[in-house]
Amino acid sequence: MQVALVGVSGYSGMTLYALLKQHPAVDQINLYGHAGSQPVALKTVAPMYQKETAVIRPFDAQAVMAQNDLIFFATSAGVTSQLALPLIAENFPVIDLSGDFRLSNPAQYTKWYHRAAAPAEALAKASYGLADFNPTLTTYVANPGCYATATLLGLAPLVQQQLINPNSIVVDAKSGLSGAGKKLTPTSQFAMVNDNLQLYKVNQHQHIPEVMQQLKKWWPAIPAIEFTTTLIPVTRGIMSSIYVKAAQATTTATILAAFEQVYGDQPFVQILPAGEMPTLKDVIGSNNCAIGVNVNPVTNTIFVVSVIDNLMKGAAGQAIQNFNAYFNFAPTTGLPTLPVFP
Ligand SMILES: NC(=O)C1=CN([C@@H]2O[C@H](COP(=O)(O)OP(=O)(O)OC[C@H]3O[C@@H](n4cnc5c(N)ncnc54)[C@H](OP(=O)(O)O)[C@@H]3O)[C@@H](O)[C@H]2O)C=CC1
Ligand SMILES: CC(=O)N[C@@H](CCC(=O)OP(=O)(O)O)C(=O)O
Repeated sequence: MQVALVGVSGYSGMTLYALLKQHPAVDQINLYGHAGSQPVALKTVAPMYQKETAVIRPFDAQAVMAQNDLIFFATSAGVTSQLALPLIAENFPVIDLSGDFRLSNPAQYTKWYHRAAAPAEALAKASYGLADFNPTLTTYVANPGCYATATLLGLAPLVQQQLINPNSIVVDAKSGLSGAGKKLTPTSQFAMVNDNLQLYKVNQHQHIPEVMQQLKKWWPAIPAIEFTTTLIPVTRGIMSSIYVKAAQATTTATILAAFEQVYGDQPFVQILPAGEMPTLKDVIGSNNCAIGVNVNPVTNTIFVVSVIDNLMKGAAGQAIQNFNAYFNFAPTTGLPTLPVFP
């Protein structure tokens, strides 16, 4: 099988390239860059790939469709809403790591991403690929966002089984710097990131509507969530700390049983035993999500901690999971289920 990849010079594109290289069903990876650009050797934009002979060619929708079975876009927001339209028109298979096709309502995209949305008829063809819930995939798969993935996996059993007060969800999520991509900004300079914590996009994060869209599908009674994001001084990793009020008095054992019921058969979701809480290093380098649960009977609060590697489960790893599901390969094909530890 031949697959196309746009955005190999970015952080999630590089991660995806490495995963595709060792995927047993992938015979060739064809790389594409900016439309109208000159072909360039991969090793010149990514010096760690000196032994790779691949060349990044200018994006051309017709060439992509002629040469490949599927295309991955690991491109910045606003790119696929432009570049993918000819592929969508031909129902050519796409897995899009960006947020451009995750929100089904174009007005919501414009509001939260501060740019024009893809045309409504193109958006209508996309499916939201929250891979651990085995969604029905269309030819256009919108790969979920990193914070949204960690948060939704941490909330799903509580929401699906209506174990909580729907008006009480508070999420305190933290991310390593690679979540922001390779571009340098004033807040991503070493002196700002090192020895520091930075809250950002308070009540304005683009993953708020993405999480809400899915939560409402599971339980329409969820009115809103409190959701904050903090940049922490690590390279990879997301920790989503979730606080919710229990619908009725409960125990850690009862809530853990609900999580086991949902995730027991899922190869990538690890529910830790009572008394254990996950660390980022439990998942870094793997496609796993690790979840810890604790119930405080004094405050009637259920506390859930969900951790992922933002470039794996939060981006490239989940994209491969969706690729496997789309072509009916075994779920773990080409994906690491053990972290790089320590
Ligand atoms: N980093 C993460 O943890 C996660 C990222 N995502 C999403 O995945 C996407 C990629 O993120 P990330 O890897 O961090 O971003 P980077 O900024 O690191 O990389 C962006 C890539 O997109 C390419 N690109 C930008 N514009 C175009 C264009 N018009 N045509 C072709 N290629 C283009 C860039 O190429 P060039 O350098 O040549 O411009 C670069 O290769 C984003 O939409 C992001 O929101 C989703 C989940 C997690
Ligand atoms: C640390 C950091 O800056 N992380 C990014 C996550 C990027 C992402 O996943 O955004 P999309 O929805 O565009 O895919 C952020 O918070 O915006």
